[in-house]
Amino acid sequence: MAVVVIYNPACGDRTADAFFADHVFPLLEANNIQPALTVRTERDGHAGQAIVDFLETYAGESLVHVVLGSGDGTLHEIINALSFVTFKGDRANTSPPSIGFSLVPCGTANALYASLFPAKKEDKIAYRLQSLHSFIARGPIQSLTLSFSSLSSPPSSKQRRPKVAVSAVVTSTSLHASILDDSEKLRESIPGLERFKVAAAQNMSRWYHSYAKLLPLSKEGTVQIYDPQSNQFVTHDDSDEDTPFVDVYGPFAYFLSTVNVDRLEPEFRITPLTSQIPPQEPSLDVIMVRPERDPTFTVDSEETRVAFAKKTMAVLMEAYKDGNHVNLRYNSSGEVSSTYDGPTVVEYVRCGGWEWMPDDTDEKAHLLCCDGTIFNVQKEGRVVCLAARASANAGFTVHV
Ligand SMILES: Nc1ncnc2c1ncn2[C@@H]1O[C@H](COP(=O)(O)OP(=O)(O)OP(=O)(O)O)[C@@H](O)[C@H]1O
Repeated sequence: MAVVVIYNPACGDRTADAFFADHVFPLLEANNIQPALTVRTERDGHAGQAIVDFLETYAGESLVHVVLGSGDGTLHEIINALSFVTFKGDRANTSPPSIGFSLVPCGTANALYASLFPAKKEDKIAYRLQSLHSFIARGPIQSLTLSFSSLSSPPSSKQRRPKVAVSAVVTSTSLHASILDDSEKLRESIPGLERFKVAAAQNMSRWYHSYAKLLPLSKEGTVQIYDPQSNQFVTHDDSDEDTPFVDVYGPFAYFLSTVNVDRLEPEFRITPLTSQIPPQEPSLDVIMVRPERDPTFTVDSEETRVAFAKKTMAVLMEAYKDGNHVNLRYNSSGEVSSTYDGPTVVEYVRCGGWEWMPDDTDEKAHLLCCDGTIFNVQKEGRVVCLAARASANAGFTVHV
């Protein structure tokens, strides 16, 4: 097996250089692990290109392990580069080999790492070396489920093939996509997690006009929805074996799906059921907030949106309390609390995929976020997002 070390000196608080010099390289050396390649990334896209070039050069390698010092974005780049690569040379016409990762969290949010290693450790260095220690000790691995988003152009356009983006963490529209879009512009001035809060405040009272369709789980055959009363997933009222698809009409305040993670930051457990009720097949955990579910909703106006922003904010704040937002419900006055028994504020769905068809006139509803990378859905276009996991001996695994 070839070991490749890739680290991004610009991610997070820019400590990857020091952490690799002080801890990662000495640990590899102490265990006689000699990397076949070491890459200190220099720009966007470098990590993905470096691993593709490596695989083309060493065509015989059928098993490659990457020690990756970064956040979720660099992992996303590698996965996307390998998902669509057309190899040249001796590897031409072959698929990428199975790639294993030891993750060394150096990014801002490190959602995947924080989800795989949720337990806090007093020793911050030891906390960051757990995946690498698991690799050294030939510990357990976890296969990554991927979420494939196809962005289709309108039927009238002559463009033939949809653009496809792969996520290993999050695929979102609405508030989360707007936050990520704005927070990237704040990266220089606010390097830490604080920039997500600033961007959230800028977008909290916006609603997004779109129509969504939820696609069934392939084994289960239906769309599942979380029922806080019984604390389990149940078949969605609008889904059965004959008509499993669920139509969902906006406006939306929030629409996000995750794979592999129950949190997007160490404390922000937006899809907590991923770990509490682990999925039995490749699937997406979807969180939706639709203001019209509020029993006091009457009309969409600027005033209503500003008032509803407090409820969206309550959802996000409860997500920081160990994912308690999934239990929030309305009372007849439209107040929200986990002690009320009205409609749930959040719709928490487990499904095989979803489609998103934004309203032409709503520009912000056309934003799509795949692991932090922002895309614009074309006018009259749509997104289809599907969960999939590679079969054995292919795809991506992480040491846990
Ligand atoms: N030398 C470099 N200079 C500037 N940007 C770089 C460099 N090397 C890589 N990048 C880019 O840095 C971006 C951010 O990396 P990454 O997403 O891993 O960290 P992060 O955003 O801080 O963490 P997270 O995604 O966990 O919030 C990536 O898009 C990557 O392409």
